[in-house]
Amino acid sequence: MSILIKNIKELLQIRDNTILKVVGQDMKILPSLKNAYLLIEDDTIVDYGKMEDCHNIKASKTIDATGKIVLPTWCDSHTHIVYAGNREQEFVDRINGLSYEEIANRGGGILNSAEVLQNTSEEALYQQSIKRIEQVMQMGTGALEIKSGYGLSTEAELKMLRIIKRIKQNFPLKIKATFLGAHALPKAYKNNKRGYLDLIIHEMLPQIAKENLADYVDVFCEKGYFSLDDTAKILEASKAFHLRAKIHVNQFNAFGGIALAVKHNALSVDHLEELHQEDIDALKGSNTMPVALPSCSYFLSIPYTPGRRIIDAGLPLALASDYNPGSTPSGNMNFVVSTACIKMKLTPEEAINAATINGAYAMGISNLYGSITKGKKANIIITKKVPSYNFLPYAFGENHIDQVIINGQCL
Ligand SMILES: N=CN[C@@H](CCC(=O)O)C(=O)O
Ligand SMILES: [Zn+2]
Repeated sequence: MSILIKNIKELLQIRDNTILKVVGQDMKILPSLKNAYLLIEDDTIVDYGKMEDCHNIKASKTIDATGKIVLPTWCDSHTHIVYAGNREQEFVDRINGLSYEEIANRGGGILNSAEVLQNTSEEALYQQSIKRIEQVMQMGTGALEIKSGYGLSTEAELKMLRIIKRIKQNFPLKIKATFLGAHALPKAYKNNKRGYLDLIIHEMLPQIAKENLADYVDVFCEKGYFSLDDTAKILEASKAFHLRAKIHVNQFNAFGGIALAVKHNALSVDHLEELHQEDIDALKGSNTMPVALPSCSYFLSIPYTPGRRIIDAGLPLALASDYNPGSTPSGNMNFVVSTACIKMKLTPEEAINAATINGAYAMGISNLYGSITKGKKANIIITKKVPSYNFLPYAFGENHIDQVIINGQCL
């Protein structure tokens, strides 16, 4: 099966296959081709170029993209999309004056979601989760990282990870699974942190590795959750199972978690709403991708990650949704890109780079995803007719997507 997309007003993010991430000043550049065509063969991008060079190309299906922009699908490198129920009551509690921290201290928050998930059958959890998967694909997400972390017992963490595996098998989008057993201290271990760390290290990790259920490991490194020392223990133990780290860090407090993550060669450090100069310095020269989650800042009314400072310091930046029931009940990457422009002062070029190629890097898949490159997977967004690509983040909250192609399949 081949698809020819022709008369493309502008084809964005064309790269050769040696570029795995875009860094600092280069993020301002979004290579593109006006009046272009794109050719897909099965699940792969095989050719693209100027319309004037599009001679005698035969395809089983032709799409006319006159007036439309074509770009790679979003690469959302940080989600908790597998969850049960919702936390709309906590949303109302916050409107009425309680803080996210106060709600968590009362046993709400992550522990609330864990209790609901433990009492939800595997099938019901799968059904709830795939509704969200279908939604985000329609909104242009073609690659997604999904974390466990609402189980907090061996059985329930495994349940979440098996569901992620089932999603991997049944949907065309690319999925990476991250084990986040250290998301919160479960009630049963309230006064026994050491016991829970032992459970993670000696029971959960070996079982997950045995069943090959995770690609990465995560820890919520934060005051009141897991300390630097706890985080180091888990990262150390994960090495034996070849699980690279993607860490929740600097969401509410900055206390050295980024330097620790970099020391352990983490693939990404995520959140960074609180950021000190030492954190920026620690990231310089590393292979660790800083990831901003602007929808979380929007929903919780906490500071936005200083993306401008990060990029201006010569670092790369990725954008992700953080889709979860507590701090970000939305997986809309179009909103993420808009919000990064509006609130973090990223240019549209920077935001699109951050949500495509750099998002792919933060999942370890930028060799095959995140740009229009011959040989990469055919994950494509075709927009409606728009004046230019600036219009996409500018006219926020509007659906600009006409069609999505994932792994060569038209949705
Ligand atoms: N901060 C930790 N984890 C999630 C929120 C978890 C929750 O509130 O359920 C986050 O990334 O924002
Ligand atoms: Zn998160």
